[in-house]
Amino acid sequence: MSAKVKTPKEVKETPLMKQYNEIKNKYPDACLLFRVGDFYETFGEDAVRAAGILGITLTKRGAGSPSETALAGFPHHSLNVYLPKLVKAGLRVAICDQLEDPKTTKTIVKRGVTELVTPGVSMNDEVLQAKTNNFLAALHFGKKTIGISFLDVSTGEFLTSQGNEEYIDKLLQNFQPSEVLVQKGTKNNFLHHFGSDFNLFYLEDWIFKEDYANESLTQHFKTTSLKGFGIEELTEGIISSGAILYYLSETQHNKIQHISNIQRIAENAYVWMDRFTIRNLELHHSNNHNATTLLDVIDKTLSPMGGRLLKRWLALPLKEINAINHRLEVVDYLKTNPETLHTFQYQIKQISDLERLISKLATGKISPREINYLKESLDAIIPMKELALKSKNEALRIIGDNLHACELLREKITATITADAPVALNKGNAIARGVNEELDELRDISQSGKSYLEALEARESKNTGIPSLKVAFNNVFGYYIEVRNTHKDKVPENWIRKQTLVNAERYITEELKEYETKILGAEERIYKIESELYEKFIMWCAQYIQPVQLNANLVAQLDCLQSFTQMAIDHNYVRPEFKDDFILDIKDGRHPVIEKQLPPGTPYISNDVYLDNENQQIIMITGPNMSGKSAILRQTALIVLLAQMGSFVPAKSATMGITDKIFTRVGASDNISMGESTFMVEMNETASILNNLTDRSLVLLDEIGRGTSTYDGISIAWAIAEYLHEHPAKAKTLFATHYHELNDMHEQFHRIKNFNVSVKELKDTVLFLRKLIPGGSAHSFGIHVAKMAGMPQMVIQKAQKVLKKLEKSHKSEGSVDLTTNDELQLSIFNMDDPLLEEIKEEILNLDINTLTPVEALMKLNEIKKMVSKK
Ligand SMILES: Nc1ncnc2c1ncn2[C@@H]1O[C@H](COP(=O)(O)OP(=O)(O)OP(=O)(O)O)[C@@H](O)[C@H]1O
Repeated sequence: MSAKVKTPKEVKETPLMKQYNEIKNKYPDACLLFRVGDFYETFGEDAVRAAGILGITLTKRGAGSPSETALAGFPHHSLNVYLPKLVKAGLRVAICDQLEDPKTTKTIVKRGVTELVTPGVSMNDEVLQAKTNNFLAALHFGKKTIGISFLDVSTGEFLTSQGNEEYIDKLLQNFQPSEVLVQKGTKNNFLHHFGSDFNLFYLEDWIFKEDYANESLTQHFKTTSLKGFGIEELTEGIISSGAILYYLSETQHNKIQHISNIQRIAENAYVWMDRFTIRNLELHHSNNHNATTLLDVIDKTLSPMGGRLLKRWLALPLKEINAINHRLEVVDYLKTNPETLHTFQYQIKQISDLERLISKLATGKISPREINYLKESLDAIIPMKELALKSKNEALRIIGDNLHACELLREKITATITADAPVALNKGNAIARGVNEELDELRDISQSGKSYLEALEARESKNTGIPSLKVAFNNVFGYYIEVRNTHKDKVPENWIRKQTLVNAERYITEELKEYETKILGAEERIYKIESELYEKFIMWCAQYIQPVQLNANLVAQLDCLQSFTQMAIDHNYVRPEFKDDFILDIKDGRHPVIEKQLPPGTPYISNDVYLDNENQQIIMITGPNMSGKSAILRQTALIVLLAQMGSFVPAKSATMGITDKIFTRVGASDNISMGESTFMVEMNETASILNNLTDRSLVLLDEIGRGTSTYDGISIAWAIAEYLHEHPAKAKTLFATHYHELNDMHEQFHRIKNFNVSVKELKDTVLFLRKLIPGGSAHSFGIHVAKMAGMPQMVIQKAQKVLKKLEKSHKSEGSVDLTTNDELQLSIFNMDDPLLEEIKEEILNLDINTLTPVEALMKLNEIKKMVSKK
């Protein structure tokens, strides 16, 4: 063949690809969906990725030519199906639309990116989960503190705070942002402190400047300062908030008037829980995906905003008695007034996601049908408002008073939008009759069209004597009359032939042409008028953004409170009583999650727990594995948490002073292969508790020290318990351990009390009674448990023999009494060994004045290692 092969230089970019490349260059890190006609196309690497994720066909454009490129696309109306898949796969997606009507331009259609959807910035229902906020976070490392902001663009919530690394870590755990914006220069800093589990996006350093942030925020909120929001002192928080606004404009989110407020996360108003505690207690998240969390059990909310608020309440339990009592009083009231409860529940079920609907309205993305949902939801609020106002409960009456009836908005929606409005505006029939005269007339014309055509068909059929004559429409030449070949000769002369088929001919007439212009013109005009009216109406509605947001929040609160009430009714929870003291007194407490998971017929054994700062500050709980020690520890924390959320609790009674911090630590699992590093981690985690104790803290230590050898473990556990006892805060502590040696502590430290989870020892086995009773345990039960777990008989027998032998030899050596330190010291220093010198050296080099208790423990551990190595 003589065809000349083009060299790359000669390959001419088509105008379309030129436009594509220009836009793509502006969004190099996003997958660009490029609208061409009725399709969204992706090219090159984007196409390869998109085809893989979406399972759509990957083809080639210009196959065989030097400009060959991969291509994959999907119909534009499937955007809602495909977009979430791309975003959930972690891609940033730039949606590039046609910015002008292709019919009206002769050259190439203007195109531009209309939205950049990222995991943290999305309004799309398919990307979002109903009961979960979708937060974008931004973080700024200041000189002393770290600033953080969270924004859920789908609900308009904007929050900020600042604090040390531990605090920021806790917030990141609680808010679980889908995307975190970090200053480029502090990338390593972030990874070092907060790990690599987050979806990070790096922004240029210049964006994180105070002046820039202040200006963007005041401009956005149309205020002169940030004083009104109570955040003007939070320099780092403000800087991170500025970065969030910057990112919104970068991602083409410019209609954001629903972000009407920025709130400070008031760190002092809520119970402090660090990340280990949040994780250990499995509040709303579990490492084991199948595990049931506390949230799964207590969530009886009926609306998406209620579900989201419950999560927030769970993450941020209150510390102020009055605020807690307000919630408890409402629950109490609803529990004793079932009719009110049922009405609330019924009404809440009628309410759609008000918060997200109003955000969609603000961003201009609300559909006519959704406007109707908005109205129906607002209608459903009216009976709730009336009922709340009538109630005998003050907190409820305040809610009732604050609920906004939005009367004019509801009226206007009914008058403006048709009752059966379509999902898409271009489907027509969105604007009600009576709004616009011209629109109504045009609709009459267009609607009379069908009968007009039928009449024309009948008339022409009669005039010409052609019985099978048919009027129809196609896209090529509009309306036509079709005549079968058998009647061809009866066609009047003035008809114009347009198309010949095998069996028929198609004609147009003057009358049909005129009619067509009128009809098609009417439809186009109807669409134009409807769009204009709709846009104007949405703009008018925007004045209701704040009242609707307020309603959404109040409905969410009522929803959480009805959820607490339902929980209390279904599972026999009681109202906790708060006192201004330091006592925690739970009678017949239960574990809210475990009690629901036991097989039918197995009762959950309830337990009393009493702690105070005077006589019973630390409870040392011993008992074999699987006896229920952890359950007692956790249920105590969960009862306190539920109570301070304002919920009733699983117990016969619960009286308590406010708890301000909850710490839990669980010893590394028995997996010895995890070795020393696990032990170090455990010690570091424990150290952070010891440095933050208050007299209102609740500390739960579960098998601390078990990641190391027995004697190390006992020493560490002992020293920590001693420290907690001697610390002036006198923090209330539950200490679960299988080291029965720790039972000796109570003799020396009078606020430590021994308890054990009772078991009944039968001939070769133990029966778990699961009752917490006063007194220590005499020995460990590991072997019994192994037996229960199905260990082969031979192994058990051997173990029993070894144990007996060990116990004997231990006795003959004289057991080490841990209450008298002299003997322990003697056993080290009596050794006639060069090791002695080495140890002496170590000790002499210690600077006791700068040593923290935990460092001392570590040192002790090191010395022990030296001895045991020997
Ligand atoms: N009070 C109770 N009533 C009924 N069942 C219980 C109770 N407490 C615990 N259980 C059951 O026993 C199992 C073991 O309890 P838990 O984990 O608290 O034991 P443990 O003593 O902490 O054991 P380990 O030392 O192995 O961690 C629980 O998963 C639960 O099924």
